[in-house]
Amino acid sequence: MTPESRIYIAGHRGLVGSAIHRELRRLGYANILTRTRDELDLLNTNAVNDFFATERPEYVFLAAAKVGGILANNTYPADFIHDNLILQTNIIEASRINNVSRLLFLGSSCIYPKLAPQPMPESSLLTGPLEPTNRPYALAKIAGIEMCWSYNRQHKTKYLAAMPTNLYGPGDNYDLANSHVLPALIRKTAEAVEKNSPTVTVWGTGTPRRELLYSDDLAQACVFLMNLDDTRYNSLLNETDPPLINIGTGEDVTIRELAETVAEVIGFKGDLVFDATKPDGTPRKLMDVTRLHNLGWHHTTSLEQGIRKTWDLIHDTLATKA
Ligand SMILES: NC(=O)C1=CN([C@@H]2O[C@H](COP(=O)(O)OP(=O)(O)OC[C@H]3O[C@@H](n4cnc5c(N)ncnc54)[C@H](OP(=O)(O)O)[C@@H]3O)[C@@H](O)[C@H]2O)C=CC1
Ligand SMILES: C[C@H]1O[C@H](OP(=O)(O)OP(=O)(O)OC[C@H]2O[C@@H](n3cnc4c(=O)[nH]c(N)nc43)[C@H](O)[C@@H]2O)[C@@H](O)[C@@H](O)C1=O
Repeated sequence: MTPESRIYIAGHRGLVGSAIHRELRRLGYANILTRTRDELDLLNTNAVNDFFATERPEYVFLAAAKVGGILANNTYPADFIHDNLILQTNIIEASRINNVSRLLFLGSSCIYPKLAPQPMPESSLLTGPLEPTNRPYALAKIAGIEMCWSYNRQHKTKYLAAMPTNLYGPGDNYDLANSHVLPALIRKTAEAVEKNSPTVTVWGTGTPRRELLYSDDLAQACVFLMNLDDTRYNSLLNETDPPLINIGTGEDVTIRELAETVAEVIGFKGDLVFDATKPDGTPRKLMDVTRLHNLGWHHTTSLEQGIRKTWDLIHDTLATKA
């Protein structure tokens, strides 16, 4: 990308899209294209085609999606498969029609089998059954990877699929029913401190392990990938393997350890209570990040630093919601 490139961020108000937006502005890119959902509903094929034909983006970050935590995925499976299949198809096809130079499609670590070897290399794709709580979402994301790969083969496009691990940061969804674990724990713990409550309830058994990456680190990785020189970028796009790259830290913690770190950061001194009626989901999903490390990218924010940064940035807003 050059400073003048026309760069479209789909989903620029979300956790990931807003972090990519901040990173591109920090780096001085002058032609960043964004549209809110009200301005452009990505489920509307004609509207997406019109937008691409008019604005002619050269680079696309596909960070729009129907996203949610374990309960949201389990409660609204139809929305998760429907919205993701349609919006990603609309953007990928409009990118082809309008000769987008590079597109980065964001998937998720849940594309890998529930019992994949740990850490999970990119070659684990489609080697075993998926975790049932997010199978519809995962299948939509797998279809997106297959679409990037097929378009690259048939249409000679340069579409790359990045699979981030679980993410967190400012601008996350803090709704207790639909959010992911870390924003939920931050909010529950903050409310417990505020109300002087002796306990925080953590879903599931606390034994599943999760790897978490701070959203600004992810944004840096996305821009790094988009800016790879042709030789290294093309090495990720060969005909025999899906154009896939994991993004993560290569380190994970149990949900109990995560809840304890949040308690430490926020200053909660009470007890954690585990609600085993809620699903645990995948027992472990640690990314193998060898491919990314070999290209020269490493995360910089530790989990505790990231939680502290997030807490510092959001606690005032959260207090007004409590
Ligand atoms: N959060 C996480 O832990 C992880 C996320 N990812 C991936 O990263 C990407 C971004 O996720 P994240 O930022 O967390 O999600 P968010 O829910 O925070 O953001 C998604 C964005 O997509 C937009 N969007 C959704 N549907 C439409 C639509 N029909 N028309 C226009 N805009 C739409 C939303 O708009 P609006 O603001 O109006 O709702 C929002 O801005 C996704 O592909 C996800 O799979 C991968 C791994 C983990
Ligand atoms: C990013 C990823 O996110 C989802 O998969 P997930 O990792 O299972 O999601 P999660 O963050 O919601 O939960 C992680 C773990 O944490 C436990 N947990 C404890 N207490 C709370 C809690 O209060 N809220 C939530 N949500 N989880 C809690 C919870 O029971 C589980 O064991 C999918 O959308 C998937 O499709 C996807 O891509």
